[in-house]
Amino acid sequence: MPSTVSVADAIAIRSGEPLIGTVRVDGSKNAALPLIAAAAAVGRLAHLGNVPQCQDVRTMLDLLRLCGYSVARSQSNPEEVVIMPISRTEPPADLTDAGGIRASYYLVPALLAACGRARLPWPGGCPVGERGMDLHFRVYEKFGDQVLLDSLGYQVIRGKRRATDLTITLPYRSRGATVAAVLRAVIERCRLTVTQPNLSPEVAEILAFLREAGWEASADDETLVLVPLHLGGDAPLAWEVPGDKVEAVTLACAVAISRGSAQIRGVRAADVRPALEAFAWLGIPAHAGADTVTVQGQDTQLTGQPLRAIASLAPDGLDADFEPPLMALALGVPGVHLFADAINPGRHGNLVPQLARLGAVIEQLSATHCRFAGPQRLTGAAVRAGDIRTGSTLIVAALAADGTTTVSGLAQLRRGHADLPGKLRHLGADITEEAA
Ligand SMILES: CC(=O)N[C@H]1[C@@H](OP(=O)(O)OP(=O)(O)OC[C@H]2O[C@@H](n3ccc(=O)[nH]c3=O)[C@H](O)[C@@H]2O)O[C@H](CO)[C@@H](O)[C@@H]1O
Ligand SMILES: C=C(OP(=O)(O)O)C(=O)O
Repeated sequence: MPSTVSVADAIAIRSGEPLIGTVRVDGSKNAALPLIAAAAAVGRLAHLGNVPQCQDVRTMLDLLRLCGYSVARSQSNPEEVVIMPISRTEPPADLTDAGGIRASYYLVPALLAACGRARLPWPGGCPVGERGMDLHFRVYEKFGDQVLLDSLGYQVIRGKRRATDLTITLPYRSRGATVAAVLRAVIERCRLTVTQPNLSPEVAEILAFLREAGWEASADDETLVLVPLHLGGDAPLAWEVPGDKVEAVTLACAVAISRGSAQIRGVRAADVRPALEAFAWLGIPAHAGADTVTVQGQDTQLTGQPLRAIASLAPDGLDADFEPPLMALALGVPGVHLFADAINPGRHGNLVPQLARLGAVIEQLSATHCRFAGPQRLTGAAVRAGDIRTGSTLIVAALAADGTTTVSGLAQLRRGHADLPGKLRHLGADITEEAA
């Protein structure tokens, strides 16, 4: 597989032959980011494998260095990262780059452990509308911390009272706030119960990592429980970042839209189940084995059933980041389809107008809900990636659009994928780089 990371600002995609072959996904950005922060919070030497080389992960590792951690990428295998415990007791002076990623909020507990305070700019990441942090602040206040806000960012000051057993009830299943509560309990070394936790694979991965680090961690639909068990050890920890479920689903949509046939390796079946249920509903053969998704687009027998793809924080709900590539796929499929993402309320505002440039006719019922009738024939045009998933979805749509599509704004795409165009090229897609 080509490993060169494209630096062009735009790519040209010419639709054509069905995608065929075998490709391996990178490690998951959205699992790696909290795992990196968890490794820092645990305060032990940690070897993380399968760490993706996308921009947001690079930024996170750079931030960790600024926080005083020693962070090394293996020369022979750049996907292997070693994180050494902190040497700093003064808060870092400048964490401006934390404003470039959403996941910088995960660094708060590690900074509280080391310096007693964390001052960070408001998080950035995908410009997909207002995304709050009020639940994170409620979590820290529950632990007795003081939270100060200003126009530039927020500061959390560790409370003097030491908690031993806390229960936090979340009003809804925020992934970020669930991980914040868990990592805050880790540095407190206290027992924690979270009711209405987020139970996404990314949260389950943090719990599994913490079990390795000596915690008892369990979760069911209602409650997450974390109990310090054997925390005395300081042996190095080793953990593999799981394969990127969103990259896998995006590639699966690309293969299906081209009526191709491919194996997508390196992803767990359970992590992609809600998306593959949508494939089955539409009549596109795709199944997941132990670590491989197989798509047999040439055997597609469209059912004509309308797809409802509603992003959800519920256990086993449709991950918000699955919704955009499924939209590209459903545009070519008969039925009147309903799509919604109220979790990232600005996503449709980025994506739908760009799909319209390719000729898609999509009725925006609201800022977060839309409906359209398929099948629709798209035509190549110049489009722009306003966020990671808009970028990847436009590439998928382009594979079924007549002629050539140019996708610009690739810096967004590269925040979440080290080289998605390279993976598609490996399956036979005609994608070339365009000069900026
Ligand atoms: C880096 C990362 O992993 N990003 C993911 C994370 O984003 P994000 O951090 O936004 O996700 P959360 O699950 O924490 O938040 C869910 C919703 O609640 C809102 N909210 C959350 C916390 C809070 O204190 N106040 C508040 O208003 C968010 O703006 C969002 O609308 O989960 C989303 C799905 O859940 C994914 O689509 C994002 O890719
Ligand atoms: C929304 C996303 O990322 P972030 O929350 O980091 O902006 C994403 O991964 O699609």
